[in-house]
Amino acid sequence: MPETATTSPAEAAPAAKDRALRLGIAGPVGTGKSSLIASVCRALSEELRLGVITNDIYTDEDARFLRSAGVLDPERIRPIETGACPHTAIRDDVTANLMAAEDIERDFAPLDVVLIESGGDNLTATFSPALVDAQIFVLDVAGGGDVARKGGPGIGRADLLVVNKTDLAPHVGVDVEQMVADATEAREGRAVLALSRTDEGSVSALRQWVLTVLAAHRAGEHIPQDPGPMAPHFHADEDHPDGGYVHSHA
Ligand SMILES: Nc1nc2c(ncn2[C@@H]2O[C@H](COP(=O)(O)OP(=O)(O)OP(=O)(O)O)[C@@H](O)[C@H]2O)c(=O)[nH]1
Repeated sequence: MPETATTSPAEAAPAAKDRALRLGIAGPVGTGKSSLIASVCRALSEELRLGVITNDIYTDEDARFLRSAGVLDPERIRPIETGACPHTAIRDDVTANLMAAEDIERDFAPLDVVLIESGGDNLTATFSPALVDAQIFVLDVAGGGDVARKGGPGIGRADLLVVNKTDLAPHVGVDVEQMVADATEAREGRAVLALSRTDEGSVSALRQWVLTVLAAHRAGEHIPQDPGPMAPHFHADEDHPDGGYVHSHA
């Protein structure tokens, strides 16, 4: 009998470790996702080959901001208009983002990291592991010191939680150390980084985190995590002796 060559789609596609690390950046509106991407590009564009994909509902505003910031060749920054809640593009139907990631990786091959920014959404919009290898969830101090302990899948299970704009903390009456401690507890010890674009040490810690995840990705040691369904989260309740209670869905 003649031998037939059979190549499954899994065999045909490059192993994840042989393509760029796809890093998702999610978080509520205005917490500083685009600015964080700009900081990563400034810190790493000389040593790594980077690409960026932005998701906005009806505009290409985030891509225009990053292009005008001059942090990367404008061609390496590609916008997607999701036309619906960003949740659809980053979690429920990743087709547009996957195609954009494959396109940019092919056009600028080889790339080291593709940063994918979600449109700002509430606490539930977290990336699917079908799209990204790792994800950062961004909160900011101006959203209130108690947001971190409210939980949700991004806060609970993203690879890194960033508490951003710490330079504003004194002006909005937030205790950064307490917010980081609450976040660390909500995340059962997973990584939390207090960040401000004005604090070089914190940007350098972010840079180091990206390099560490990239090294693990290349070594085939990084396993994408699914933030999955709702993590245990806090409900405020005035009648409760603790002011509320932690709740999880089966
Ligand atoms: N003080 C301070 N402001 C910051 C910092 N990072 C970002 N901002 C400001 O916060 C605002 C929102 O930042 P963006 O980076 O546009 O936030 P975003 O999360 O991408 O916003 P959306 O895409 O609209 O959800 C802008 O006015 C930024 O200049 C920071 O570290 N400190």
